[in-house]
Amino acid sequence: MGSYTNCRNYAHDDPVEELKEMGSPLKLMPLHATGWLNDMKVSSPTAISVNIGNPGAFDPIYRAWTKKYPSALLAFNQIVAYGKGKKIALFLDYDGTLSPIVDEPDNALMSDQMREVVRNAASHLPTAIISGRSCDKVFDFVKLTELYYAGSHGMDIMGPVGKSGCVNNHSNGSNSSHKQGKDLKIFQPASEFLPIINEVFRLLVERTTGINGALVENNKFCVSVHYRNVDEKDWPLVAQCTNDVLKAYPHLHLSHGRKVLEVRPVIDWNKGKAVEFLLDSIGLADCESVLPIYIGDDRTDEDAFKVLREDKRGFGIVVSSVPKESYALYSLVDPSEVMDFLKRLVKWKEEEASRATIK
Ligand SMILES: O=P(O)(O)OC[C@H]1O[C@H](O[C@H]2O[C@H](CO)[C@@H](O)[C@H](O)[C@H]2O)[C@H](O)[C@@H](O)[C@@H]1O
Repeated sequence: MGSYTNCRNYAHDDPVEELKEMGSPLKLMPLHATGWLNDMKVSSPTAISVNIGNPGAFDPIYRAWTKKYPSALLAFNQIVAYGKGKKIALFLDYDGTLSPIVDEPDNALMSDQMREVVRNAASHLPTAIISGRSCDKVFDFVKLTELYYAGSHGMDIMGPVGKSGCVNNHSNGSNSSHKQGKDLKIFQPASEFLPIINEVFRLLVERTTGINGALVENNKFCVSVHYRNVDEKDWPLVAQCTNDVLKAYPHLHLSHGRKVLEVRPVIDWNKGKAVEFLLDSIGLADCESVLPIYIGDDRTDEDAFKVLREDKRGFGIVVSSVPKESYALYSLVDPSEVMDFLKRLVKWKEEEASRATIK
């Protein structure tokens, strides 16, 4: 790796400093922080329309942004050059990456076409889904048994049995029988928080009942308080109710997602740690021979982008139709571009394999 980090044009030598200035997307909000509302607005920008077929019609601000975060499709040859002779490990966020953002979380279905593309990718490259949703929920959407899954922002990890290195080599690991219909190895570093999370979920449901459009989702080791369908004038009510409930729970913190407040245990664990854990557990921790690529759209994905970037072992691709600061190196506009990128990756992998056979 190494050389690609130089292709970014940061105003600061240290991108971390730049992010701090912009309002780091990685920081968990302290419970009594002022500015929750501001953060709710910042994390919910209005999408601009991007005309891919006609670069001249690009919004100039977006165009400038892609100079800093080049399109992973346009920079495809550069990306595969980094992967030449290496094993690529794929990490995919779910909402906003594999499925488009929709008003109702339960309706965030993945298309059959996307499922086939992910299945195909997983047959060539070790592939994991890393989501804020609970493992069960995200598996219900993805329905592919051959993948690794890390739900609850990486706090609920499970993977297929029988691959080299098992995900339960660590504490808190155990065997579990899951609806995938076979034994799975699981790792749940926040298992002791389960009763608190359930309690807080019930309280948040109770407290937000009167707020039109508010929705509280139980994601096993986290709770999501959605305000996408809440009138903006009532957003302060959502922030207030959440704050009131969390006051009594100093071991829970809050982070921001796309029109959602994410309530999480304060443990030092996130999507970045989950990526490191999975790489380690499945025998892919060697930076020289493995290139991890993480594709995601959310603030919580930044933890994973950051880990890959700082370790110089791989990189992130941020999915966004609006300019935003990120630890990712490349960008894609939306899930349909993610699908195109995965297809190209598979094609490249197949060609690489056939070239190796001919030699
Ligand atoms: O890590 P992810 O897989 O991206 O999950 C993050 C949250 O995604 C879901 O919420 C988001 O998508 C919904 C469906 O498109 C949308 O309605 C909502 O406004 C978004 O925030 C999911 O419902 C949450 O539980 C996840 O934490």
